[in-house]
Amino acid sequence: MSPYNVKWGIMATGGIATTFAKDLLCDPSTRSVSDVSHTIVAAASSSSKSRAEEFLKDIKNPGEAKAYGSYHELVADSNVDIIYVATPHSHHFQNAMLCLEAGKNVLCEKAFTVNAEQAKILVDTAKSKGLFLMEAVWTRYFPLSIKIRELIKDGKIGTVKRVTSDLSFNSNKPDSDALTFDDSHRMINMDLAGGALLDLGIYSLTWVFQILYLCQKVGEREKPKVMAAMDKYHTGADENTAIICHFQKGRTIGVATTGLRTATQPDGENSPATGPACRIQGTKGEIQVIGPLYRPLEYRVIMNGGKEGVVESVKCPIPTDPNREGKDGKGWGHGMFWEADEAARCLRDGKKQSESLTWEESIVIMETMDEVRKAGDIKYPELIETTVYDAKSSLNGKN
Ligand SMILES: NC(=O)C1=CN([C@@H]2O[C@H](COP(=O)(O)OP(=O)(O)OC[C@H]3O[C@@H](n4cnc5c(N)ncnc54)[C@H](OP(=O)(O)O)[C@@H]3O)[C@@H](O)[C@H]2O)C=CC1
Ligand SMILES: O=C1OC[C@@H](O)[C@H](O)[C@H]1O
Repeated sequence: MSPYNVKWGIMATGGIATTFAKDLLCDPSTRSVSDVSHTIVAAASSSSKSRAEEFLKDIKNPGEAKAYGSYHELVADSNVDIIYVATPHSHHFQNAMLCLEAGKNVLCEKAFTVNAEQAKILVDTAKSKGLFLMEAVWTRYFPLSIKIRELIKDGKIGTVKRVTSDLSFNSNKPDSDALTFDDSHRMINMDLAGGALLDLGIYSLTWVFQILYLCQKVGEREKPKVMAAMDKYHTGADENTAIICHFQKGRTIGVATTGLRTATQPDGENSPATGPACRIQGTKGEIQVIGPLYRPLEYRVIMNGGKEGVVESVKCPIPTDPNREGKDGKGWGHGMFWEADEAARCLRDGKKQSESLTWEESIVIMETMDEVRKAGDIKYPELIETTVYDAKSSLNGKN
């Protein structure tokens, strides 16, 4: 049987659009996938057609693909099955609505939207139009995440009582109170919904939620009570944030932290020297995830007692395609192809949402982040908090 092929359109040409597109172009057999495949048939830049052409050249797209100088032209392309939205958080609601209103399926980068109300509108629109919609939290589709969820459901570490998770970067400018980012950078710019919470905290929350929420029984999932504290940078964006998610009925607690002032792993990514970035603590033992939490490559299972020295360390490297150009001559593979495979399988099977990150869960996570921002008194400008869709919004670029 030939694989089910999905024709992708890429909206925006920045950093993650490039990484994701390169992953789409990896041969699926290099990650032992044979049932789905991907083709990039179009890319759009809000700045110019030539930027979109340059993007297609940079990613070394092997086939014919259309280059568009506006997002409006991309959503009107009848050859596109699904659009990957890779703009800043501030733009997701308007951009994803533009796609859905044009009848396109959507994979939208994290954070899904700026607030929960916007997420609900996206979901209602996808539902009413019969379209597929998914928040692109790639980590959920890593074999490592799937395996850990299986271990939890199988009761390997008993009843989970606590999850702690951190994704923080030390972005301090040396000998200064400032951060390394320019004030206009999307990480700290309020006009682009900057701040640690929406950019990095979403991963800390992902670990809390994929264990304490997703692993609950379907149909009976309990939302957490949320408590939080935030410190702000001079731009108004959060720079140091702590969240407690209390699942009262389930008697479990998640503690998610994120920030731009201290590093989860001061000694470097994927280094176990500073300990795990996530601890999943159960009555019989614990599972530790070595960071960074957005792209973890190793986990450990440590059972109570230690008598038998039960420490199982499992490495989960990301497969690479030797025929695609990577940084170190070993080929390319970042790990974003697994979420693309999930989207393709959903399209093939007529599913409108992913079971590993349902619409409901994306909304509950956005509600959680709304609560956190309320506690920290963080509000973004009306242009990006609005729940009114406007095809002509400046966030959708030129017509
Ligand atoms: N899954 C992951 O691992 C990662 C996810 N992300 C997520 O991806 C999204 C984009 O991040 P990233 O690629 O790093 O950002 P970049 O700044 O590198 O790219 C964003 C792109 O969005 C388009 N854009 C449209 N309007 C604006 C605007 N006003 N300001 C800036 N860019 C604009 C531009 O493309 P054009 O001009 O072509 O329209 C720009 O290149 C965010 O939601 C972020 O959270 C980011 C990094 C990693
Ligand atoms: O999603 C992300 O993961 C990696 C980080 O470096 C980046 O800021 C963030 O957007």
